[in-house]
Amino acid sequence: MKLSVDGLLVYFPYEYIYPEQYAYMLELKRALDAKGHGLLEMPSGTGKTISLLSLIVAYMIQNPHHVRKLIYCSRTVPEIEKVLEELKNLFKYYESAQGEKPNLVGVVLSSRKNLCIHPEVSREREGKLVDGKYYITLVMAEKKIMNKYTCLFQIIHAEIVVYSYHYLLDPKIAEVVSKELNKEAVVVFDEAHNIDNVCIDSLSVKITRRTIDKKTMQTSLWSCDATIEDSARLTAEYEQMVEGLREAAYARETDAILGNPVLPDEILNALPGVPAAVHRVHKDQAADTARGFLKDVASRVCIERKPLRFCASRLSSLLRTLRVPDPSTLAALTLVTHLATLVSTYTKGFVVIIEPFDDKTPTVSNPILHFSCMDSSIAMRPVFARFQSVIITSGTLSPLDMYPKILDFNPVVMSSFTMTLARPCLLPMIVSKGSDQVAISSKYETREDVAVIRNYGLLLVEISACVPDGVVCFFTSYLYLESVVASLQKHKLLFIETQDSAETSVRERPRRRAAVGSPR
Ligand SMILES: Nc1ncnc2c1ncn2[C@@H]1O[C@H](COP(=O)(O)OP(=O)(O)OP(=O)(O)O)[C@@H](O)[C@H]1O
Repeated sequence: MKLSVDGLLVYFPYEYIYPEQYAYMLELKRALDAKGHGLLEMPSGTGKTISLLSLIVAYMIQNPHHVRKLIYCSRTVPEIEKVLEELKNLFKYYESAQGEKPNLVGVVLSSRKNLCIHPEVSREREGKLVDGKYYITLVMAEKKIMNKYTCLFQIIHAEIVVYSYHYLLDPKIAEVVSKELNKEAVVVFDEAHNIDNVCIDSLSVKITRRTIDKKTMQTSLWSCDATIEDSARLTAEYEQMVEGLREAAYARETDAILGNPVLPDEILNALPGVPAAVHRVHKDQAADTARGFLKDVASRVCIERKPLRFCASRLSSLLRTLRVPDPSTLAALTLVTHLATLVSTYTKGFVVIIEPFDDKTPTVSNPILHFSCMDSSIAMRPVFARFQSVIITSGTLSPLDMYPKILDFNPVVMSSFTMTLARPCLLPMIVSKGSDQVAISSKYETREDVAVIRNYGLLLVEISACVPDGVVCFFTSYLYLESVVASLQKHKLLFIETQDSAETSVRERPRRRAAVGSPR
């Protein structure tokens, strides 16, 4: 159907539009008109994806100078695939209604782990290993190098880019993939109820004893098998790096690139030429500020703050110069340099926690150092600052007014829509007492109560024993989910969503297959 949303002609690939979808599009259009950010909540399954795509694509076609790009970020690979399906559907509808598809180029990025077609490399479980081996294939096959740059070129020039949050929020990845994206863009963060966690994870580092183990470091350095042909190349690389930092400072001043929270202005202004290494200080369990930790490092191993800041960029520059064939062998060293750069860059919003023991072996000393980001707005700041409109949306964003505070932005629209019940849909039932008449509630104080857990468990077991298909159960937190699931009797196969999005997407596939009964 075609409809007018506040004067904008929108092609919508379904026969009917739900009232909440129309209201959602109206608010979305208001944010785009105002070139501002938005926060939109609408229940799961009400068709947010197609509402977003239809409206933004129509807006781009009719106002090409106002919005030039759509950057659609989602959390897991199945969610990204869903966006692709909806986008194809929309383009098909344009073709059938207008005789041709819209003149817009779309690029969808999945992880290399998912895209890898190499028979051996694709069998690796860990993304990091696939990345390392993929790099080797890149170095060996000239053609694939072309593919990598063609891909980056396409991301910069395509009008629609669909990829994972990490491409924008993780400074290490954003630096490579997203820094030159057009400012006149609409960025959508779909399924954004966990966005603060993604921001925090992307700026946090965990160092275990194994990471800094002498053997790990030595093995990785030997196995990287690098050769330096002549010192002239190293000198040239050094010059290039200093020049690169100067250029980066200029590009930031002129607003040409996406800002990187790991390379703030003070670093770019300093530019000293001191090589650095990182040493770690073993202590008893302690929480410290970044400032205290740096003081400790300076007094024990005599490395000051300034040279530490350049560790990450210097190591990557060195690896390039040495043409290290498989950088994944240096993952531990790279992690330590990230810690050095982060700890010396930020004095606020981060905390250093040193745990003396691993939870699994509480009697064996095995210190773990966590450099944890406590402020999700740090990773979001460059995104809000660069892009014209950033839309944060999900089925549950409550309390709604918490997000502008934790992410530190001023939305021009902030709305929550409820699902209309005009179509056949779920019939809600509210249970307030268990079969033994004990009141059941998910409120925090009663979560550990055995009677409540037992009653919830019995309710679930009874329902799953008589419902012919699957049952979806939501929990108030991951911790609560784990403790309840541990005490359940299992009548059916359980698919549990975890905080790890890669793991969730692996589990999601069989769930979908089971749900639709497809033999794929
Ligand atoms: N107006 C409509 N008429 C018929 N089907 C629709 C309509 N809008 C969306 N759908 C379909 O409903 C399904 C659910 O939509 P979708 O998954 O986009 O919802 P969502 O709000 O994004 O949910 P979630 O928050 O779980 O991602 C999709 O298969 C979609 O194609």
